Amino acid sequence: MSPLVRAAGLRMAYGAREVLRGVDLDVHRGEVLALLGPNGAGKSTTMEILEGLRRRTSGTVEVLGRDPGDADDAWRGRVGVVLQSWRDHADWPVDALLRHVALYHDDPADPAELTARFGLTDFSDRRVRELSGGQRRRMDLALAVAGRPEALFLDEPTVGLDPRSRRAFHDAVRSIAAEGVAVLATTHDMAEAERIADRIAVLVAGRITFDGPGEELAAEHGTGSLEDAYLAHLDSREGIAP
Ligand SMILES: Nc1ncnc2c1ncn2[C@@H]1O[C@H](COP(=O)(O)OP(=O)(O)OP(=O)(O)O)[C@@H](O)[C@H]1O
Repeated sequence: MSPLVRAAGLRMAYGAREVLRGVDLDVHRGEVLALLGPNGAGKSTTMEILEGLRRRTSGTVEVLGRDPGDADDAWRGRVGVVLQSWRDHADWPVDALLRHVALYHDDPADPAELTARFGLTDFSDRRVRELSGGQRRRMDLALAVAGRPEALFLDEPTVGLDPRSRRAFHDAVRSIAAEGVAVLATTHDMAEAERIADRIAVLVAGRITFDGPGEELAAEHGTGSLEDAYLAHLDSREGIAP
């Protein structure tokens, strides 16, 4: 089965600074891939290129069979995105915004179902700017899946969420994947990666230095915890030319 999300030899430079030096990754239908890497490794840059929000320097990128760089509105409707920060629609009530967004999709999810699924029922007439950070994140996810996407990109989606909301968010991501969606999520939270991801990919110095199940990374470094294994992996890569 061909992957729904694929990057091969992806390179990206901001001016003279080369950030991505040949990134290879793929995400299949129904799979959650967690993209890990230190601050500044290029995770958001990778995500933005896959989302069609940023142009790459070179390499192959395919999402749902299209190059995101020249994709159209129909393609956008099949891709869900939760950005790191997004501050639009501050004056819209949650429910009205979900119903409005549904109008732009051919086969939208039921806004009332989304409100219930993401624990927004109690806040549905509240304006977006009146939501707490965690409530806002849940609304972001509801908006991202409003069009029943086939690929979903989550950039550090649970920063600032309390433990219960975080758990609910993880369960929601798993259930979205179980419906056949390919999910790519960045995170610095190893417990989160363990909980949601089928596979992890580690981005260091512009390349993927590990790609496989978390247990494999742990086994490679003889450690029980993913966090210890991840840190040992990063240590083993230190000194590799950035
Ligand atoms: N618009 C830009 N112009 C120039 N350099 C940029 C730009 N955006 C990001 N960078 C640089 O590219 C590198 C990768 O940034 P990116 O945001 O992709 O990293 P990240 O892995 O998502 O980091 P974090 O974990 O801190 O969110 C960093 O060195 C950053 O300073």
